[in-house]
Amino acid sequence: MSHLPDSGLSLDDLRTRVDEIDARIHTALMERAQAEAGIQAAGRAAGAAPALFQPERDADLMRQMVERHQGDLPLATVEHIWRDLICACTSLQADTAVHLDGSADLIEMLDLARFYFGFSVELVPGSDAADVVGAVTASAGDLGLVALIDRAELPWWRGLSESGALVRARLPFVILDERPADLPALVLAKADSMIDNADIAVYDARWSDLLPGNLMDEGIEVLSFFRSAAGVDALLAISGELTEEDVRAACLAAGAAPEVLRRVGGYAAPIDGNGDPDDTFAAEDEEPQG
Ligand SMILES: O=C(O)C(=O)C[C@]1(C(=O)O)C=C[C@@H](O)C=C1
Repeated sequence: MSHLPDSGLSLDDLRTRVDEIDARIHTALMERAQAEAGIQAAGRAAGAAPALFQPERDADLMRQMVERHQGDLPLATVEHIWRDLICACTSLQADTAVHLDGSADLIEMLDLARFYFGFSVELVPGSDAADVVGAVTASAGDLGLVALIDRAELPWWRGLSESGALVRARLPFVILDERPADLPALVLAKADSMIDNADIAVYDARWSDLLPGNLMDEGIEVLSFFRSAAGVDALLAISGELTEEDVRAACLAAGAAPEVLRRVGGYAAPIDGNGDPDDTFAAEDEEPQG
């Protein structure tokens, strides 16, 4: 058997090595599933419902992964394996469906849903974003996936509320120059106690006037907006450290006096997977004019 140039090992030796690594990975996966079942059992013993989706914890796991990652293996491959693993483990504890925004491109939406929620979770097509909000609100603990488009066809975020569905994550979470499943989207879930910890807060804001072009100068990103004869509905993202009064003041400084300003969720700041893991995502597009 000839020796392969790079490693100095024979093909048989290399295959033996791969077999050993696979066995270690498999053992580690089974151990992880047991540890995860332990977490869920401890939660139940403390009176908590099985936690199937914990965006802040998920974000923490992904940040650690980005920091650890090196070598040629695409980071997105590792991210996807972990997402599938987490969702497969949590699906053992309870059935959680993900409701999909049917107004988005179907292939892109399916790619995104399978990338982040794996193949253990049931996907339920909805007709549009408002339908997804209704389905999540009516469910016991389902998630919703809504495509983020600059100019929305309807102000679907009006249906979000503290007693129903809220924005809980923004996807893609790891920003990479070239990545699969890159449809910009929001994950909706029922409200829980961790909502106030999010890095970025999301607000439903309404003006009877135009949407000012300089909101970004005040640190406000317009995630999506809807124009009608009555004015503008905007879904805004801003630092989670600010109070509602601070957010109102920032809107006023940009030249907008919101008639409605409601907190409708939050999310962990996406990570830049191309460079410094501490860098967070900054919106690169120009502010839309209302
Ligand atoms: O850390 C927890 O609290 C867990 O429930 C574990 C776990 C995981 O599998 O890593 C499960 C689901 C959450 O989305 C995040 C973390």
